[in-house]
Order: sequence, then C-alpha cells, then structure tokens
Amino acid sequence: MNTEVKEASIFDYKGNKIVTEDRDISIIARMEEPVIAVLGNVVSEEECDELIRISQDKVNRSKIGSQKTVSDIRTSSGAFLDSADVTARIEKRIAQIMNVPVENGEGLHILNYKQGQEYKAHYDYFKPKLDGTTPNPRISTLVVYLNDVEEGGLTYFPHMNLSITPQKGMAVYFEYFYSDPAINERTLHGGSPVTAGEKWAATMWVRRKQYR
Ligand SMILES: O=C(O)CCC(=O)C(=O)O
Ligand SMILES: [Fe+2]
Repeated sequence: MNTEVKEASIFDYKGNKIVTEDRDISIIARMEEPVIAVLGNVVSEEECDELIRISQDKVNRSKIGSQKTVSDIRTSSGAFLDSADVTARIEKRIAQIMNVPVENGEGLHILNYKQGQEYKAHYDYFKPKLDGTTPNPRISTLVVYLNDVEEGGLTYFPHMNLSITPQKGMAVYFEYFYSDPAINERTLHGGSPVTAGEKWAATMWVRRKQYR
C-alpha cells in the first residue's frame, strides 16, 4: 500500500490544457514533487516579438549597470518591463496560468543571452533571514521563451536530469513551497550557455502574498 501523501500544489490542473481569459495553454509535459510543467501556446509569435522590441533598449542599458557589479552567475542582461498594453495582457494571462493574483507577481523580467552567456544553476527562492523567517517568499516561477535559440540556452534542472529546449511562445513552470525542503532543493536550475544565436526569455517570479 502506498501511504505517501502528495504535497499540495497550486498547479492543480486535471485536463490537458489551461483555459485563460484570452488563450488556451497546452500542458505538454509535467512531473510532480516538484511540479515542473512544460507549457505550449503561452504567448503568440507577435507578442514574443513585441516583448523583445520593447525590452531591447532597457536590456542594453542594464548591461552597462551589470558590468559594474561583475557576476559570473548570470552573464546575460536583464530588465523588468514597464507597463504597456502587451505587458499587462501577458501578466494577467500568466497569473491565471500560475493560479495566483496578478499582484503577487514581481512583473515580467526580460533576459537576453548573447552567444556564450549563461545563467548558472541557482534557486529562485530566497534564503530565510537570521530569525528563520522569509516574510513574503517566492513560491513559483514561469520562464517564457521569446525566440527559438539556434543552439544551447536550455533550462536545466541538474537534480532532475531534465533539460528543456527553448521554443518561441512556450514556457516552463515550477514551484518550490513544499514543506519538505528536499523537494524545493530539486528545483535547482539554470540557463545553459547559448552556443549559437541568442536567447530571449521572460521570467515571472511569484510571491506568496501581494507584492505590487
Ligand atoms: O533562462 C533560463 O532558461 C532560466 C532563467 C531563470 O532561471 C530565471 O530567470 O530565474
Ligand atoms: Fe531561475
């Protein structure tokens, strides 16, 4: 008899798709504990192009900033997006997919990796403070791929032996608020080096409580 009790997830979809206000998202693959799901049809080609277009300048500017604080954990450039029609529409859709209020999301964070750039393996959740508490912790992440990458740029989960190839308009979802810390630790992940072409992605990190 299996007496194991599965831990709670907010990604509790039973069917093969997620119906949002303006788009049906397909669940292409999923695993449990931790939930990691590969999603299709998350954003349209046009929306991908529009997000890249409006972040081009911002990302370039953030690069100058990031060169001051050299970090080899993340060699890509990133920037949070300002409010725009396309941003609001996509953030609303993503909140529905992630099953949280839109206010709990940190906002779309655009990442641009040029050839050779990467994001080394890391956790998206924060370390507890010295008193052991984490006031408004991150609970889940959605990484949306905004372009097809020629070579490399996979999202990899080394503890799960899992890699996801970026495909324009698709996304990977994962969550890390399990009571068993060992399950959260399995969400260690990174963006592997882009070996040809470049990579554009949009990340949404979600908090337990309202953030914005
Ligand atoms: O670029 C990727 O595939 C991963 C991005 C990521 O881990 C993040 O934005 O937190
Ligand atoms: Fe991450």
